[in-house]
Amino acid sequence: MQLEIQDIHKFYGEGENRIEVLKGITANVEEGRICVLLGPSGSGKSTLLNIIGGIETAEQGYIAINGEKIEDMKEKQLSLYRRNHLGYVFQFYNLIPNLTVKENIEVGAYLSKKALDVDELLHTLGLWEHRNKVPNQLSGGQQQRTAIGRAIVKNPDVLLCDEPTGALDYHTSKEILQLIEDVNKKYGNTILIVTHNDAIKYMADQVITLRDGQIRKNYLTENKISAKDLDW
Ligand SMILES: Nc1ncnc2c1ncn2[C@@H]1O[C@H](COP(=O)(O)OP(=O)(O)OP(=O)(O)O)[C@@H](O)[C@H]1O
Repeated sequence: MQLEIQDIHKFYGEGENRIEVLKGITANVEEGRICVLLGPSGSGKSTLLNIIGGIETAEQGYIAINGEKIEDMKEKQLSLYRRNHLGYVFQFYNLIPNLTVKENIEVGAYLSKKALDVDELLHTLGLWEHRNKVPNQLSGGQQQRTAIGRAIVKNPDVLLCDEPTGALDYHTSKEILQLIEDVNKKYGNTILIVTHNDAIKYMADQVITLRDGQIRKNYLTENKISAKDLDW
């Protein structure tokens, strides 16, 4: 699975207030890579992730997974594309409050043809003993583990993570990054992580830096380190 981002332009607002927030973004991410997307606030990181995720549309350019272009898709195909190819992890978890950990993860498996075994995944996530709790009985890190479980259970080709550690303390952030790394090793999903935290680039295979809606740098790392050895 290859993710192709081709000449993406995105505008917000109307008339005089119309601004171009993505000004021709082109990049490729090869299968199985961890790619970190960095850049200052307002540089367009989340917008790009949402366009890759089929949540927002671009005025120009296209996203393709294995040569299949999102811009050509009608609403029904788009929801199939999201269902078959994508998992999403957000900063604030977005779990369903009255469902247990296990049920929240099962929601992610719903309708998937290649879902992972939920019990095995609960063990991988370190959530087995918490499986019958509801989200407000969990710590932030446990809630984010659950959210990762919900995104990964359908074994998506691409896992999109928008500030996955943004609401977590240092140690919990490192645990979550290790989990993302473990998932990448175990299941081989391509992973895109949007973050403000510059240190996270050291665990990446590829780093893309945005500034003011344009790519400033796009490079493959040579000596990536394990998430457990990150420091900031
Ligand atoms: N729905 C919207 N309507 C109008 N402008 C928007 C909208 N969403 C984002 N923007 C603008 O687009 C630009 C890029 O926003 P985006 O959220 O993609 O940046 P970001 O790099 O993810 O920032 P942050 O790190 O603060 O989350 C910003 O100038 C923002 O104000």
